Amino acid sequence: MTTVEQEIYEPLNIETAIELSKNLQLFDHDDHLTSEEIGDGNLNLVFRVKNEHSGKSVIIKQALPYAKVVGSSWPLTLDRARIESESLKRTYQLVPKFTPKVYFSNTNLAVTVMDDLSDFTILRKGLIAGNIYPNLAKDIGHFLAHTLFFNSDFGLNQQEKKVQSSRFINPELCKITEDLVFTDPFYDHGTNNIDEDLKPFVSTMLWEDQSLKLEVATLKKAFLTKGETLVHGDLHTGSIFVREEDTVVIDPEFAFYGPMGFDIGAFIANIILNYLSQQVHLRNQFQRQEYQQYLLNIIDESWNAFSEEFTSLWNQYPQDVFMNIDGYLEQTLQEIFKDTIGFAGCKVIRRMIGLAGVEDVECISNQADRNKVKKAALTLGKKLIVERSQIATINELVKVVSEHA
Ligand SMILES: Nc1ncnc2c1ncn2[C@@H]1O[C@H](COP(=O)(O)OP(=O)(O)O)[C@@H](O)[C@H]1O
Ligand SMILES: CSC[C@H]1O[C@H](OP(=O)(O)O)[C@H](O)[C@@H]1O
Repeated sequence: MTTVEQEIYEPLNIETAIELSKNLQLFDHDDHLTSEEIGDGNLNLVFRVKNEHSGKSVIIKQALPYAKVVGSSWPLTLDRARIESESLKRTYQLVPKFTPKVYFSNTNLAVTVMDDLSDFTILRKGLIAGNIYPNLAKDIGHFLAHTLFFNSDFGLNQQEKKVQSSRFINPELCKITEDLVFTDPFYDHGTNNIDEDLKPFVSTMLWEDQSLKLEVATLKKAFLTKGETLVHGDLHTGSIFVREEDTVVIDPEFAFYGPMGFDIGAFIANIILNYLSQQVHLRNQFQRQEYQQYLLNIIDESWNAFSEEFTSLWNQYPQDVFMNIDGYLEQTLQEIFKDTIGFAGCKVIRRMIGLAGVEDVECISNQADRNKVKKAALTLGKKLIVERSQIATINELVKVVSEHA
């Protein structure tokens, strides 16, 4: 049995999740509570504990000592729960509107208790359904500008940044990304998940292209070495909750001090994948064009919101004497932009042929249709990686994406 007092790790079940929330005094002892496990991600358990009478509810997320999607043959550190709760708390300090509040966390139990966002929708599902979220691009741009700026040497005391970065050393989760995003898809590796019909295409397009591999090596080096800021580390559309007017970012267990462009690239990559999948989901040409234009606008507006807000924070809260030197901001944004495009390319490719695909594409039941989308995505992903230096503006990026549907 998992108790707060003993602090001995054991995976929760629906009964012990209730018990834990009562022990934490989140509910009264005589409240009648229900509990269900609602986790649909690759790694963790997620319980919703609810008082059906009052409607009050909380989410208890618990790390398992292995990757849930594979099973106990893939052991995985419980420390990811500490990283996740510390990242959520830091992010709540910076952008409370866009972050669930953490009520309790415990390293030994590997649990984080937080706001229940059940009245929100996971963005990936909302986009597959063709919904419109008018504030999404602006909100994500704001979220990224504030989190990336205030955790970096540009916006945080530079000695404090070194101290903070030591709390987010996350080797096992980084290794997953190093392998699944930056290595395995570019080789005929056992973790890949490729339809037999696609293999010849993938082999020619990726595995035999040495110049592509040189560019991926450069991007992997950036991921390994550029400890610029505290990144979320896995900002795909399954890590974003949305309502008509609201946006909340969850699941930062991959957080670490990494490159500025990594989160923006992840977000854009997942918008691109939904964009390409709409070729099949929306058969009506008029509706498809309209929705795809909305998705292109998200790419454009989120980058613009990010760069405008980042510029404003740069001018208001500089931590480095060089930040008023002409050209330094522009050079910094240009470097972030180039990394963003390259990371987006890698993220697009990994979701098409690597372990852990995306529902937007995997839910296409017709194999030929699905593979057509995957080929378009692989072609575009490769282009983003190898041509990232030539794509100078967000308008140019949007144009390149629009040419691949
Ligand atoms: N705060 C929350 N409120 C409501 N549902 C949540 C919350 N956090 C997670 N969930 C549900 O659990 C699922 C998995 O959560 P996630 O944090 O992505 O887990 P994993 O780390 O395993 O990917 C989400 O897709 C969502 O359905
Ligand atoms: C074996 S982990 C695969 C994959 O899962 C993670 O995503 P999530 O926890 O949101 O489901 C992450 O993207 C990893 O690369």
